[in-house]
This record gives sequence, structure tokens and C-alpha cells, in this order.
Amino acid sequence: MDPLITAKNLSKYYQMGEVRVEALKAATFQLYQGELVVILGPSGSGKSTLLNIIGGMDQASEGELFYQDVPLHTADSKKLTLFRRNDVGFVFQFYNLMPNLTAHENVSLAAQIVTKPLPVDETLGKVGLLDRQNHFPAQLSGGQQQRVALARALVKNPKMLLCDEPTGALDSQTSIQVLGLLKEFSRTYDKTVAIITHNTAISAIADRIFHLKDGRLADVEVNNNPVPPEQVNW
Ligand SMILES: Nc1ncnc2c1ncn2[C@@H]1O[C@H](COP(=O)(O)OP(=O)(O)OP(=O)(O)O)[C@@H](O)[C@H]1O
Repeated sequence: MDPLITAKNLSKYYQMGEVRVEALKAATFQLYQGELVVILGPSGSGKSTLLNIIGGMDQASEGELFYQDVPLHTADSKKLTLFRRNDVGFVFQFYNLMPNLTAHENVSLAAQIVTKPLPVDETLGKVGLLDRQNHFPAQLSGGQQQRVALARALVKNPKMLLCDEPTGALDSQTSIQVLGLLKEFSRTYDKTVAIITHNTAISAIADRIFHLKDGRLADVEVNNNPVPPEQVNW
């Protein structure tokens, strides 16, 4: 199978006065369509840096990155904007919903900016929120807000969903629901899903686990028996 993402020796450096922070050091990997990857590593090990580069929110200092056969490392900001808009769905720990828009409007807004969106109602149905679609974020629980955020990412119909601590603010029951949806997106809709987490137990649901250490992709572990999120030992 051809990879969706190909990274070759990706490095990211930050110059802080005299000090050079090496946030990512020569990471080489592929991401395949329909797989679920969990990214683990201690605080400061480069997880968000890696995800932000894959998602076109940031660019590497060195190395090459391809989306299918399109080079992203040489893309200008206009191309990167279109890539982020059409090809990537983002999910963050604190949902980042527009507080003055209802659930339906938050999802509609994302649908309006892309070329081939999914139907908004159908997507809200997929995350089980049709009955709450006219609620504002403040009227929804954390888990419901995260499900709106999942619908907002999915409605764009991207090939890839990048999630930075999507369950970091949720209790275990709600986390299971959110992870169940992400797993379904990868299995049923053939989305590539990458999830950053501090909770190592979540890696049991992954097809592959990326271990980051001091900016290095220290290990890529293949999980031949991924389990459903409800079987994760929290
Ligand atoms: N904009 C920046 N300027 C300078 N240094 C940065 C910047 N962004 C990240 N870093 C540094 O790069 C390293 C990796 O950061 P990154 O946020 O990718 O780690 P992380 O594994 O996601 O951490 P956490 O789990 O705490 O979110 C850290 O040392 C961080 O301080």
C-alpha cells in the first residue's frame, strides 16, 4: 500500500538566544490510509511538534515530508493552507469550538470552507449529537463538546485526523466514547488517525505506536491485536 504520509529525516530546531532547542530529530516514518497510530512520549519529547508538522501547521527545519506524492516541505503558505483545510481534520484537548455558535453552526462552518464536505446532519448523527445540535458549547458537557469537535473535523471529509490529547480533559467513560468514534473513523471511513496521549493504556487500541524520546522517534511498535476502547485497562 502506498503511504499517505512519508517523512524522511524530519527535524525541527528552535534558536532561543544562544541555545538551540532540538524539538524533533531526524524522524523517518510513514502513515498509511486507515490506520490508527498512537504517539507516546514524555512531556517535551516532540509529540506536538511532530503532529503540527504532519498537519501543515508548522514546517520542519530539515528533512522531507510528502502527502501522497505532494511535497509539503517545500510548499508555500497558500498550499499549506489548502492542505490543512481540505486534507486534515484537527482535534484538540480543549475542543476549540466557537462559543457563540451552536453545535450545528460549528460543524457547518467547517463544511463551508472545503471542497467536498460530508452532509452536516449526517455527521452530527454519526457522533450521536443530532438532539443537541442547537445547543451552544457552554450548554454541552466536555464529552459532547469533544464530539462536536470530532464532527467538525470529520465533516471536511479529510483523509487524515490528527488529535492532540483528545481525551486529556475527559473521564474514562467519555474517553471510551471519543476513542470509539476515532476508531470507527479509521475502520469504517478509512481515515488515518493519529492520536497524541499521555495515557499509555490507550496505545492498546492502536495499529502502531510511535514512541518519542528527546525529540527522537525511538521506536515504532506494531500492535497485531488492537482492542476496542471499552477493553482498555484504564
Ligand atoms: N515555538 C517554540 N519555541 C521554542 N521551543 C519550542 C517551541 N515549541 C516547542 N518547543 C520545544 O520543543 C520541545 C518539544 O515540544 P513539544 O510541544 O513538541 O513536546 P510534547 O511532547 O508535545 O510535550 P507535551 O506532552 O508537554 O505537550 C520542547 O522542549 C519545547 O519546549
